Amino acid sequence: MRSKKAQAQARALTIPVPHQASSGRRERLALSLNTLDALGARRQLHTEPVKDTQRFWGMMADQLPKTHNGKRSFQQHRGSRFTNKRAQKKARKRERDMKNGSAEEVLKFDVQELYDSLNEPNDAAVPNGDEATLAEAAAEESLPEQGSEIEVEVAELSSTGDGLALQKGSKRIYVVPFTVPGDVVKVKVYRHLEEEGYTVADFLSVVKPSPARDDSRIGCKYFATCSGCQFQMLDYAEQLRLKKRVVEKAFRNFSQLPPELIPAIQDTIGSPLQYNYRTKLTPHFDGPSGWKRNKTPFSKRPEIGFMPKGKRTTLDIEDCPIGTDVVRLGMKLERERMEVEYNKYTRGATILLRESTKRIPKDTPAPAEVEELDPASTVKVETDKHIDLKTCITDNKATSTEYIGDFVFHNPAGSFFQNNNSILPVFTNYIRDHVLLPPNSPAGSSPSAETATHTHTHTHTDTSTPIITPNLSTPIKYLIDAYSGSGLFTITLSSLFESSTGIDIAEGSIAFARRNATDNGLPPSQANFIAADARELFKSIQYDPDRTVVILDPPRKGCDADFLGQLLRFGPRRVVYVSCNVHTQARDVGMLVRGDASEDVGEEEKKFNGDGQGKQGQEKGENGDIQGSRYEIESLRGFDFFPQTSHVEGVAVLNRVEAIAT
Ligand SMILES: C[S@@+](CC[C@H](N)C(=O)[O-])C[C@H]1O[C@@H](n2cnc3c(N)ncnc32)[C@H](O)[C@@H]1O
Repeated sequence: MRSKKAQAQARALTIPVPHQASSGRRERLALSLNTLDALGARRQLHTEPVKDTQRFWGMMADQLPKTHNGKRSFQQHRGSRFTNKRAQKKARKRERDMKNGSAEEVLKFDVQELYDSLNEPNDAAVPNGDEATLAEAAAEESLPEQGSEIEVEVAELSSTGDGLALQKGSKRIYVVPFTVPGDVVKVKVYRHLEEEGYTVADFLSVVKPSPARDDSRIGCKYFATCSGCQFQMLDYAEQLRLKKRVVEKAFRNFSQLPPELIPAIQDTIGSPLQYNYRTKLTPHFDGPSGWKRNKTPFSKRPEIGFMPKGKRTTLDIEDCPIGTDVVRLGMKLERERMEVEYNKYTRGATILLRESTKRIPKDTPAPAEVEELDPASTVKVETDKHIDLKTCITDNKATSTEYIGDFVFHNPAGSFFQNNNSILPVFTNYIRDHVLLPPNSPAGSSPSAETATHTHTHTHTDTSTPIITPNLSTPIKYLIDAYSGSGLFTITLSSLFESSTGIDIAEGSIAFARRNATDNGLPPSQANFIAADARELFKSIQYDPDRTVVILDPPRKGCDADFLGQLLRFGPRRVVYVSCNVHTQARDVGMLVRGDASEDVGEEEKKFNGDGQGKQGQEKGENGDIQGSRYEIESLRGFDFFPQTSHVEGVAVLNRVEAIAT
């Protein structure tokens, strides 16, 4: 009989009971880096993108099994990844669970995946298809007391940057920060999470380092206490490799696409600066104890810094080496100010530290401020062409200025702007190189080389065989910059387009986008900005979709399904999706590739017929022609905007599937 607790746990997670580990599996528990690489390799996606979409969809249609009603089912095809219905159901449940791509969701998924890989599907070992849970399986063994110190070996790295470790002879997974695969470490058991089925532990010390670890690389004395960085002990090339794997896993696990539709992930592009790169930091301090009741001010300077890992307190930090020189200087000055002004505060606050640059060309006479600059608050950076005077802004409402190559961007200091200036020229050049169709595609020439007349049609031949026939020789000449902020993409790319439109919900950012367009010499006819929710975009857009590329750069939670549905109906020729959360990006890209923005991922069968007929229930026009598009992925890769941390910025380039013929 299962206990009530075990039954509740069984309901919480559905994972086959691991039963007897084979000797092979036991070997895997003795984890070496080689073994881990092999595990990674086994899971990696090694498929080349299919260039000829017509051929691809035809091929898919041939390969897909037919359902009872004679239609070919995407889900059934997808099922070939899984050994049986139970595994399929389990995977579907996981995907459904991914809502906002939070660290908790990703960690939960990674724990389950490691658990599965250590207990390979062995149907014979699960009698009568009975299912039990990770929590239940772990409940069968006695777990160490909370607070006790144990030794564990790190088997895997979660995409959250946490090590996933095992104690010898146990199947329980311990989540241990600041560790890498192959490390044997001493940890303090913090909490057994019953429902999630894993244990959170505090890192104490390294017993035997992984070959990948070299602690002499650590550049901050607060590393392994502060929650900000995870990878300082790793070689930078290894950090980039790990981030590539994060992108791979995100698309494998959260896009709901079969491997054939996911191209091999390209290498992560590194940051020119690996320390001293953050142009914005936001240390904070908590209120005096009992501040809500007493409203009495501090009696001494509070601790100012960042959250320690796993605790809701503040770690007093006097310096953060990933900040730029002037941001670090700003941190020092703010702490000095607080030494004097602490008694003005009765509650906690976040301090803004934002770099701002005043650029002075060398071919003009140097203004007095260059001569008179105060080195106590200004950092001077000299290049061949100009002198940059850098200061640190602490007022959210002040204006910060930043240069990317020769482009200048002003921004409300407290609003969003990318935080690593050193990678921005590399990044914006990459987007510039990929925003238009590739040169070898029928329309991959520059807009000025255009000769073809636009003949975008959604032609219908018969009700069962819709054919979308765009004018393939039409070059792209319009840009939509959705979630534009203060105009980063519109402005750096505008010379490629006849007209660009940016949209952002933040009115302040749009006001600055307009100013930035003017300051960079763009007339309003070339760069237009709308302050509105992205869902309003397609109400006013007049661009021809065959000639339009859409850049998406939403916040971490990704795009909403309504907006994606509108995007599919508009059907731009190309989409470049930039994201600071590759998990929600994978979810959204999956929707674009399936041509379905409905959120109910438990109903995949209803959404897609792999026979090239479009999804069931897809909107049709008066003549029965399909009103929505779907996309194929041209390329996927990460950019390392945040070295030493586990974050990765994803860039996905997609093309509309041009013609579907059977
Ligand atoms: C990751 S930032 C990208 C900004 C810009 N592309 C850049 O790189 O500077 C996301 C932007 O989305 C905007 N945003 C958030 N929700 C939005 C919505 N529903 N509609 C339009 N914009 C939104 C935010 O104001 C923010 O500027």
